[in-house]
Amino acid sequence: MKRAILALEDGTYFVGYSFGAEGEAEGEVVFNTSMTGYQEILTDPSYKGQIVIMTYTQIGNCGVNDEDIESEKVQVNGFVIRELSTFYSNWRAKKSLDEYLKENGVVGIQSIDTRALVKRIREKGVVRGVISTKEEDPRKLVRRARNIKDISEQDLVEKVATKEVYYWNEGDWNLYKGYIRGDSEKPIIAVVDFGVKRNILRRLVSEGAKVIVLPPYGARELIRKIDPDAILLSNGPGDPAKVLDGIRLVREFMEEKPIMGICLGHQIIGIALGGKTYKLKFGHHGGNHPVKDLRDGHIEITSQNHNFAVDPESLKDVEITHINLLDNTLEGFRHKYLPIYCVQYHPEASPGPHDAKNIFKEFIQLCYARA
Ligand SMILES: NC(=O)CC[C@H](N)C(=O)O
Repeated sequence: MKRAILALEDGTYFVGYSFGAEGEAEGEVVFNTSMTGYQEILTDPSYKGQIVIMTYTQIGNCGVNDEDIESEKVQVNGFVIRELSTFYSNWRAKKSLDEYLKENGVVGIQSIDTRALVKRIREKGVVRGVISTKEEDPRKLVRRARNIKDISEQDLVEKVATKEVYYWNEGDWNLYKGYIRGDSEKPIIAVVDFGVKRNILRRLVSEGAKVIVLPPYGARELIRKIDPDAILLSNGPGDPAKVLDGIRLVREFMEEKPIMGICLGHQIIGIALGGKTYKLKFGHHGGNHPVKDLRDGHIEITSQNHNFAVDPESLKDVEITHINLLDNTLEGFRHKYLPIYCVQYHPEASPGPHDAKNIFKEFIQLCYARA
């Protein structure tokens, strides 16, 4: 096995073994606490610009299949794990995780003390890091990590968003039939793609929407032309304050159409309404975040993946609908007078619990209520 090094900007480094592609990867290092779902995590475009550590100790045991994908390719910059399973077994598996990362040209490192690494990030906060299978001198890699462009200085949405307009008709996955097709004509939901996870599109189709996906650049003109019943702003990578097209779009349509936002979409809505975003110490990335719905007090266990958050104190004319019970951060709000509705967590799950999936139904009902 080939040696690999992960070096962090704070001077710490870990020596392990390479898996997946050989070479180098740079990025903001974040940890994900989900026990399952590595394929969905790898293909989530919101991770563009980031190296992901899995806290669960053995990864790769169910291989990689053709269905559990959230976009067309692996999106993480690099992947860090404790132990790669030596074999895989699942009725849907087509290949190993190692082969999948090699095919996608993504560098992985294994056999390092992920617990020590994660404890460090929890104490110090987000760090930049480099994985290399080429450079033997960790000090050089530490210096390189210090020079990586901050996530807030990069245009990551541009790297993952669609350039084309397309219709989407794949719905939820069924154990016996695979992905179900949708054939609804109404309501039409325009999804502005900042790096959309496919399960958001699938959930909308399964709740009976006709889904059209738009590139973020030029989406305003397209929405004028298509005249959809509602707009959904997707998740996506990087700093929401950089997504000026999205912020302008909300301001232009907020008095005209129902708008829903998920994760980056929620943050963009917050900024468009005059609010402020800030960076969390080490973010929320996992499948066990308890969120309280303040409207009726019930609690949902949610899937999450974000480093930025909206400051609730900075918002006016909104009702706070959801909060995170682990750290009291804002998880969702709706506008008091306009049909604007957004959540920071991932109601589409994938991976993670499906407790919050009915939010898509509520959104579609909102479209009909206005029709
Ligand atoms: N999943 C997302 O949409 C992430 C939003 C944003 N990039 C963040 O890190 O907070």
